[in-house]
Amino acid sequence: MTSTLTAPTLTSAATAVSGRHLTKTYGSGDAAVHALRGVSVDIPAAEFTAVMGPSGSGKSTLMHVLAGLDRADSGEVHLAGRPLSGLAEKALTRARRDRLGFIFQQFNLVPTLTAEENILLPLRLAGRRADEEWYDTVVAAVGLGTRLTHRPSELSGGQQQRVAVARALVSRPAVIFADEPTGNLDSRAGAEVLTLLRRCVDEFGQSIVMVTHDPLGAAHADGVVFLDDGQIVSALREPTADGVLAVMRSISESKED
Ligand SMILES: Nc1ncnc2c1ncn2[C@@H]1O[C@H](COP(=O)(O)OP(=O)(O)OP(=O)(O)O)[C@@H](O)[C@H]1O
Repeated sequence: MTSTLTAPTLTSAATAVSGRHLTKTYGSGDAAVHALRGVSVDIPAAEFTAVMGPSGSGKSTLMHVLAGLDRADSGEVHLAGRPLSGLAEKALTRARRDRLGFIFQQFNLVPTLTAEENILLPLRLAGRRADEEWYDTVVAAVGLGTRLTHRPSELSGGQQQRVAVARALVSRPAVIFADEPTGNLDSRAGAEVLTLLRRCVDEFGQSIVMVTHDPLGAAHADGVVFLDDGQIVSALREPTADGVLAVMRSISESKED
């Protein structure tokens, strides 16, 4: 069964990325898994949005579909008002490269390149030059200072993730998608990365979407959407860790009924 459940509107602000009636099924027949069952969501521009939900609820699938890393079976995605779904593969790759930034749990830095080279790599691949003033601003924001000439193996996990944040920021993307960005960090380094993401929104007006399992992490966001079984089941504005925990608890209790 595919039902459509429209997300509660998180805010009246402009929309960075929107999904409408998104469905995605893996496998077929008895083995079919309905990862998205008609998800509609508006991710506000210049805000920090967290996506939460139990394991297997569809968070990564939704993020991948909104980011053009994967295609929905049906439904539409618009990025800054322009259609993303329906683009041919080449145009989709270009849109991802030019208009989106990514931060991954495992950092995904190129081990043979220095921090600076990693930060500038997406621009180089796109044949674009870095705006020097913006590059300096980004590097100052992530606080890597003298570490820019170091390779990833010479950096702590927290420092590597700050390189990844700088790499995502430097092209001024319409949206940065962060998939469990603190999942591989200790709590102190994780908190530093969350504070940095918060600053990117507050100081640079960057739009950020973050998938997380961590209520403390989600509490850094302006809004949280909750997925369960491929549908959006709740949303919070100005979340607290306790508020997020309460929603997560009610989702798991509803399964026990
Ligand atoms: N490539 C795939 N092939 C088959 N099933 C998949 C595939 N990717 C995801 N799924 C299934 O789709 C559902 C949603 O997966 P998804 O990874 O989006 O959930 P999630 O909320 O991100 O989970 P987690 O919190 O554990 O990372 C799950 O039941 C998962 O097993």
